[in-house]
Amino acid sequence: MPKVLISDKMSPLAEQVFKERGLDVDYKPGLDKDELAAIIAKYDGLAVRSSTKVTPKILDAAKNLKVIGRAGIGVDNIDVAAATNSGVVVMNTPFGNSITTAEHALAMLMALARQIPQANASTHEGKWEKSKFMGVELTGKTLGLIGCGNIGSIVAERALGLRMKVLAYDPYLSVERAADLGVTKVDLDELLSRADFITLHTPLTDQTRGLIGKQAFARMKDGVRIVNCARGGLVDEAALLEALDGGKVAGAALDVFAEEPATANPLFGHERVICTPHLGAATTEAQVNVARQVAEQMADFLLTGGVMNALNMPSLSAEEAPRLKPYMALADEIGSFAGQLTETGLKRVVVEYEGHVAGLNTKPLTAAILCGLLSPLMDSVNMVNAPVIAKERNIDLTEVSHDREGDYHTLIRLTVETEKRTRTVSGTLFSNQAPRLVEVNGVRLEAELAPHMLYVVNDDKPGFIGALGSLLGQNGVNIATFALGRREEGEEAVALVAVDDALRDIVLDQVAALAHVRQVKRLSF
Ligand SMILES: NC(=O)C1=CN([C@@H]2O[C@H](COP(=O)(O)OP(=O)(O)OC[C@H]3O[C@@H](n4cnc5c(N)ncnc54)[C@H](O)[C@@H]3O)[C@@H](O)[C@H]2O)C=CC1
Ligand SMILES: O=C(O)C(=O)COP(=O)(O)O
Repeated sequence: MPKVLISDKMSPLAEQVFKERGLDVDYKPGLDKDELAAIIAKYDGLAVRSSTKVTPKILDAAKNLKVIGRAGIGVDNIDVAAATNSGVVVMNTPFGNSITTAEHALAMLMALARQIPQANASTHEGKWEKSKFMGVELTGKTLGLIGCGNIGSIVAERALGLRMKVLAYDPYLSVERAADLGVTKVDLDELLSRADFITLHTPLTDQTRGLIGKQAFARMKDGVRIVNCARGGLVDEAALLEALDGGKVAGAALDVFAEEPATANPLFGHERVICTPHLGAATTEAQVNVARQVAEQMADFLLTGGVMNALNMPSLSAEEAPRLKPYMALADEIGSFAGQLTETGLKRVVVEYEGHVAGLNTKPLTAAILCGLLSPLMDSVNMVNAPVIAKERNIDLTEVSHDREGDYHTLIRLTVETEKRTRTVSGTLFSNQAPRLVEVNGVRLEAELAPHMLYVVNDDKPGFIGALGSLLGQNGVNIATFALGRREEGEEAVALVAVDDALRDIVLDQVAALAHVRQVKRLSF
C-alpha cells in the first residue's frame, strides 16, 4: 500500500481520509529539514501546509515520492520546478480556504480602520484612551485590490457590500469579469494613486516579489492603509517601515512576512502595524476543507492515477482514470516504439487522435506518449517531467484531434521527425481494451507488443520470411507472434516478431546479414 507522510499541522481529517482509503499514513508535524530528509525516502506521498520547505535536497532524498499535496493555496514553499524535474506531481486545494482568507483580510481592514488591536491593548491596561483611537469610515472609501483571483474576488464582493468603491489591478482579469464583480479594472499606477486602502491577493512569483516597494509607496495617497494577507515577499518591509515613519502610510495590517516563522521583524513593535501569525487560513471550516480535499486528491492519485488540481500535470478525474487506462497503455507503447527506433535528435512530434479517443481527455495521453518516446533516450522520465523535458529540448509538439473515424473507430497516430528522418506509428484498441499497433511508417500491419520483440525492415522479396523463420529456429528462438506488412509488392516491408526470450546480439547480427534486410532492432515493452 502507498505510504504518506503529513509533515505539517493538519486537521485529523486528513489522516482519517488516508486511512479510510487504505493508505499507510504517518503524522509527524514539526520535523526539521534534516529529519525530513532522513525519512522521506519511505514515502509515496507528502502532505504539507506552509511550514515544510520542499527543497531540491528533500526531493533528491525522496526516492519513492510521487505526489506532494498542499493543504492550502500558495506553493511558494515547494520547489515546483525541481519537483517536476524529479517527476513528482504537486497539487494544491485552490478553493478550500479562500473564503476564510478573504474574511481575514476584511477583518484586518476593519481592525486597521478602527485600530482595534491597539485600543484593545490600551483598554486592558486600564488607560481608557477614548480620544487617541480616532478611526476612519470604510463607506465611500476606495479599496485597491492587487490580484483579483479567487480570494481577491471574494474580498471585492464583501467590500462592495460595505459600500466601498473597488478598483482592481490584475493583468489577467478580463473586463467582463470585472464588470460582473462590479469592480473597476485599472492599471497599477492608477490603483496606487487613487486607493485609500490597498489589499494584496497575488501569488508570490518572480514578477510579484517586492511589487510594493519604495517607488510604489511614492505613488500612493498620503494616509493610505495597506493589508497583506497574501505573501510577505510582495511588500518590501524596509520600504514599508520608511513609508510609515514618513507619514505616507497611516497603517498596515500584515498576516504574512518575508521570513516565516517571523519571530523578529523590523515592523514588530510599530504602533501603527497590526500583525497576525499567518492566520489567513486558520478557521475550523477552512482547515477541514483543505485537509479532506488534499487527502482525497492524493489518495485518488496514488490509488487510481486520477489527477486533480495539479500544478505540473494535466487533470484526470478518478472517474476518467480507469476509462483512459487502456489508452494510456497504448500511448506509452506507441511512444516507446518510436523512441526505441530513434537514433538522432528529436525535432518535431505530432500526435493525432482520431475517432473515439478524440472525445476523451487527451492531455494525459500526450504526456504518456512523450514519456514513452523519451524513456529509451534518457533516464528518469515520467509523465510529469516528459512535457517539460520535451520543451527544454526544443522539441516542437503539435496535437491534432479528428472526431470523425478513419479505418478504425479509434486511433492514435504519432509522427516523429528526427534530424535524419520522419517516422510514423499508429495504434488502436481492440474491444476498447487491447492495444494493437496497426501502422509503422505507412506500412499496415497488426501487432501486439510484447516484452521481447524483433523489428526488421526489409525489401519485400520471395523467401525472406522463410529465411528469417529458419534463422530464428536454428538459434533456438521461439516465435510467439509474427506480424507482417508491406507498402507495395516488392517495396519496403516490416516484420514485428514477438519471441519468448531476450534476443542475443549474435542473433541480431545474423538477421542483419540476411539478404534484403535494411534495418534490425531489438525492442522491449
Ligand atoms: N494568509 C494566508 O493564510 C493565505 C494566503 N494565501 C495567498 O493568497 C494568494 C492569492 O490566492 P488566490 O486568490 O486563491 O489565488 P488566485 O490564483 O485565484 O488569484 C491570484 C490572482 O493574482 C493575479 N496576479 C498574478 N500575477 C499578478 C501581478 N503581477 N499583478 C497583479 N495580479 C497578479 C492572478 O491573475 C490571479 O487572478 C495565494 O497565492 C496565497 O499566496 C492564500 C490562502 C491563505
Ligand atoms: O493556503 C495558503 O496559501 C496559505 O498561506 C495558508 O497557509 P497555512 O496552511 O495556514 O500555513
